Amino acid sequence: MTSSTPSTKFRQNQMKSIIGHSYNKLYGQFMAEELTEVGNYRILKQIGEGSFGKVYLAHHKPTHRKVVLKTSDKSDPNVVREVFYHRQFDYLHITKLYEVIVTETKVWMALEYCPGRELYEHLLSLQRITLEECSRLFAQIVGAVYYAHSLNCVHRDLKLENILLDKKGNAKLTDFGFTRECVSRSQLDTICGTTVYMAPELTQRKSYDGFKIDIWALGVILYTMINGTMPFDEEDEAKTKWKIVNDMPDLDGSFMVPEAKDLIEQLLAKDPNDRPSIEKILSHPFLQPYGLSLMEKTQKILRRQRRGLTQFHSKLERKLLKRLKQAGFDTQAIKASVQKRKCDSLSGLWLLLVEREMAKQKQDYPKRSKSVLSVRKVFDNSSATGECKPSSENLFAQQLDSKITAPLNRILSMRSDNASLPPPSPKKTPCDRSIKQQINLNSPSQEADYQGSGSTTPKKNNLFTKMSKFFKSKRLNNDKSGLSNANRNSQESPKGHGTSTSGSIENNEKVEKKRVNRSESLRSSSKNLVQSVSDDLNDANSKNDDFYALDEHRPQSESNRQLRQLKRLKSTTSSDISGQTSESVNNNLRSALNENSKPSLFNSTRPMSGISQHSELSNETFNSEYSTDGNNSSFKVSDSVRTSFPHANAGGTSQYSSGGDKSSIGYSQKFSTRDLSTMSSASSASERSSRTDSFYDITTASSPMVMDVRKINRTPIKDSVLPRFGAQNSRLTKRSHGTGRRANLVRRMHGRDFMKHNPAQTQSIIQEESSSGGDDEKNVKEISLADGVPLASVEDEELAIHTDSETSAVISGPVKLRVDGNSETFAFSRSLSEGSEWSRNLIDLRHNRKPITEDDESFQIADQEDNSSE
Ligand SMILES: Nc1ncnc2c1ncn2[C@@H]1O[C@H](COP(=O)(O)OP(=O)(O)OP(=O)(O)O)[C@@H](O)[C@H]1O
Repeated sequence: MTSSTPSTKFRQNQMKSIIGHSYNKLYGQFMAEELTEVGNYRILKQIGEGSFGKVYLAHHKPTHRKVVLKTSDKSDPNVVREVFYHRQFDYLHITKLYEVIVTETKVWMALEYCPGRELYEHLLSLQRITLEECSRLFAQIVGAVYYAHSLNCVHRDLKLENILLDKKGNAKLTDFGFTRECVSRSQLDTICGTTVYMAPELTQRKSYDGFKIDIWALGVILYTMINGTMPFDEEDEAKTKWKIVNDMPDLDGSFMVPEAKDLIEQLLAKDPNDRPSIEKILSHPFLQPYGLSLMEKTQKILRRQRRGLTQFHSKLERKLLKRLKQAGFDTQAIKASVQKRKCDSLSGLWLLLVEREMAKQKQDYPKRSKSVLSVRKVFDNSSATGECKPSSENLFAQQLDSKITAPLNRILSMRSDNASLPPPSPKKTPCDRSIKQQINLNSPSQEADYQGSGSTTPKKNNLFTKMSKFFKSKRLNNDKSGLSNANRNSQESPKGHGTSTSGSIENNEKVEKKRVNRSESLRSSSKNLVQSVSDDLNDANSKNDDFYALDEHRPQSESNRQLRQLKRLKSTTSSDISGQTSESVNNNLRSALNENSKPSLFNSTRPMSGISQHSELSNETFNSEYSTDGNNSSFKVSDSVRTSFPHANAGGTSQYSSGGDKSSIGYSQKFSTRDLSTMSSASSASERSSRTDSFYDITTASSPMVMDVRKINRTPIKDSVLPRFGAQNSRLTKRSHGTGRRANLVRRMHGRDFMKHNPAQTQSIIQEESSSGGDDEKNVKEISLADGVPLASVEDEELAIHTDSETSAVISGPVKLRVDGNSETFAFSRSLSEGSEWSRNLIDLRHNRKPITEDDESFQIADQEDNSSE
């Protein structure tokens, strides 16, 4: 029998406390309401809120990349549509969809993180975007639309809120909740979008060409970007619609330039047939040089994607595959997953790994790719774009042309020293003059450089002189050393040929030494050369930037006016398309307009997009069917971010209502900037056609339980088997967004103090014009052609349904979901990696090692590493 000494007792107590602590921690994890991890992602914080769920910044644990996790309630019929289309898109100006995780009640989309916020917010903060930035960003947006249209998909919800900015300030199109393919039907009936962005044919509830309504929305976007106000935005929704159909916006604002005016006029043509093709838009002078180069790039991307050359072909990808294979990964499974765009954890891992490797590569070779390649590109483009248009006398043409030509002229002027190049034309264009004037303004010393474009005198700072000098001197050195070697050889060979080994060793050493010296000098000179090239380019760019900064100067009072108008834009909303005919709308509006033809400054509420079904969207329509979320959902990320909105009464401030029992002003303020989007349905006939049009049949992720939530309007009946959208009770089929867009609006308005202006105008629409009731089947077939994959197979295998990654253990009982007629078992879980901590602590204790605590440095370092994903 062993006597227990105080020290062993102490140790035993210590062990007990460690076990107790670990046990409690695990228990806490089991019971916690907030979810900290989903699949391979660790949730960092909430960054936004959509109509049907929240948006979080998260961290992909295997690759340490930051992503956005967008949650959607499964009851959102658009979530399937969104995933279905979004995963087809792989384009530089469309947010990437890496992975989709489906849990009991939610769909989690892992998306590319765009830290630069919405273009809408960007515009709001700047009041107005410079013409140069407008041209660049708008070309990128059109590029994204061009890509989607080339895949026969129309977006149908193009608006500033659905364009995000990445960390480099590039535009990324997002939110494909209303997207559909247009191969099968050239004319669509579903009325969708946000009123202020709607084309006349939509507001008039006519059948429409999906491509053409996107073009119209582009016109609205461009107008707003340039002017800081929306083209059609009246206090009264009906007035807005009337104006869309009958009026032309003011295109003679102080910020407008003829090129932009011309493009907007074309885009906002009332007759859809008069609107330009997307190629024509990209070729428009206002978008140059960005438009044409993006069109070329996009066509190249499309060609490669059609030939299946985009994945696993680059050196980097092949290397990565090899490494993964060596590490024991099933690379065939990864390939299959990526190629089929399954959006499961394997493709998520692959896409993020490739991104990480590419980022690493860029970090490793930033100079080389920047300086050498950009110089080359400038020269390549120079012949095409380098000349100023003598005829362009307007401000914008001068700005754009000079933007292109300023650095080019400078470089070309350097180039002109080379005899091999043709001398530039001595004739001075207005553009030349303007550049010179600007350069005088910025830096008097630059004048000489620009004069040099027509002169033959070599400049000191000349890039080409430097380059040619450099190569000349190298050639001379080589010649000399070659000559001396030859001489030496010729001198040495007679006497030493094959005889003096020591001499030849000596010679070899000398030659080697020389070679080393030469390569060293070569390295240092090329370093200098690259440095001077990049200095030159930076110089030219900074001068150019100064030049464009001049455009920014304008009276403060004007800026304020713009800001106020833009705020109005933010608060303006579309209301529903009621059952009125376009004729009656017009009649009513004519009189309304006569009464009050001046639009008020603070108009109404914020524009929203939506799908609505045919009949009126009454206040009732938006009673929240989803307000039960808090009760049903197994997922709550945090109490602090729990959905909570001011309850709206029927005739009161908002047509949206939430559960009503939760309210949090603090939260409202925090996320007051959330965008809005709505969807509503009413009539069963239109619902049927909408079901097909909206891909509602692809409800792989929906359980019957969810359908019932919709049917019984807040009270779920679990054993109902009524299909989604199949209910004949119009009231039941009305969709609302009490916890989503409508409530967001309330919150947003609240935060911005916009509520008082016109809080009742809050709806926006997709409204289904009921086509024939028997359309469903036909539409389903048509839809199945969307990406060349039969619908059945899409349902069977392509939607990624996985509840947890390999790295996590399952802790809850399995949940049955009905997937396309088959029952499949799923489970959701949390990572339990921390659960084994106690055993490690015990081992440490047994071996007299210091137990690791969370305060330990090692933990902190690991955490830091985890957080520095990019
Ligand atoms: N990829 C992303 N990167 C950064 N922020 C994002 C990203 N996606 C969404 N967000 C943020 O979350 C907000 C809501 O996202 P989003 O608009 O896509 O949701 P939604 O449900 O489609 O909303 P709605 O339909 O009402 O427009 C955005 O306004 C944006 O601030």
